[in-house]
Amino acid sequence: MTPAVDLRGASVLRAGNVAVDNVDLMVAPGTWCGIIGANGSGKTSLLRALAGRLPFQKGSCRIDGEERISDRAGRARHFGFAPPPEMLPDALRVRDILALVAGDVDCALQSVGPLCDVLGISDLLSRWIGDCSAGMRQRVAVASAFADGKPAIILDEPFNWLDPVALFDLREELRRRVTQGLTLITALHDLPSIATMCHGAIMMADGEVAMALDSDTLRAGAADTKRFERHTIEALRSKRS
Ligand SMILES: Nc1ncnc2c1ncn2[C@@H]1O[C@H](COP(=O)(O)OP(=O)(O)OP(=O)(O)O)[C@@H](O)[C@H]1O
Repeated sequence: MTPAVDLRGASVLRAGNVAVDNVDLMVAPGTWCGIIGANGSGKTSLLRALAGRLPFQKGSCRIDGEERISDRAGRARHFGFAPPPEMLPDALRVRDILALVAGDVDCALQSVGPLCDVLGISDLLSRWIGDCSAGMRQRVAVASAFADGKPAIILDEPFNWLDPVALFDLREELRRRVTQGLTLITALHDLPSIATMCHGAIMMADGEVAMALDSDTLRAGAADTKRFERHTIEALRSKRS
């Protein structure tokens, strides 16, 4: 089957410095891929480049079989992408953000579907972004990634700032969408989440892939998350020393 994403030797520069170095990443369609790693290890830079928000400096980036390494606009069109919640403009209302993405707020709400309830979007529609809490901004950012019905979505730490109920419901709804064919790529911060939610993952360190975790490893990890966490952390520490 043609991979949804096939990244080879991909590098990204930030302010002239290498932030992502020679990364390989393969994502099968209809699966959830996790990116985890140390602070500053390049997760956000990688996701932003994949979503066309940054250029790749080199490498190959095949999306559904088509080479898109030099086609930022094509990558941006292909993926639904949540903007950093703190970057949402204060002077717009939630409905304006969704309408900007989808062209029309009703179309946006239709595409966001059951996530509207999960994220409490209906109650927020008339609220100014400037009046939203951090968790509300996160809800709007996640909803906006789904607003134009893309079959592949990139989310950078989507569970940050969410209350426990929203976090639980969002996780379950994302899982459900993946079983229905959504391709999902997310940066996540904890290993048990990666083990229990993802079908494949990479761990990044200093801009490089320190470890790739395949579906068998993650399935075993989900069966015993404490052991998985301990072993993975030990393996990462030994790579550093
Ligand atoms: N806007 C920017 N301008 C210049 N350098 C940047 C910028 N954003 C990130 N960097 C640098 O790029 C490297 C990778 O940062 P990035 O934000 O991709 O890491 P991350 O893994 O997402 O980190 P975190 O877990 O802390 O969010 C770091 O060295 C960082 O200092």
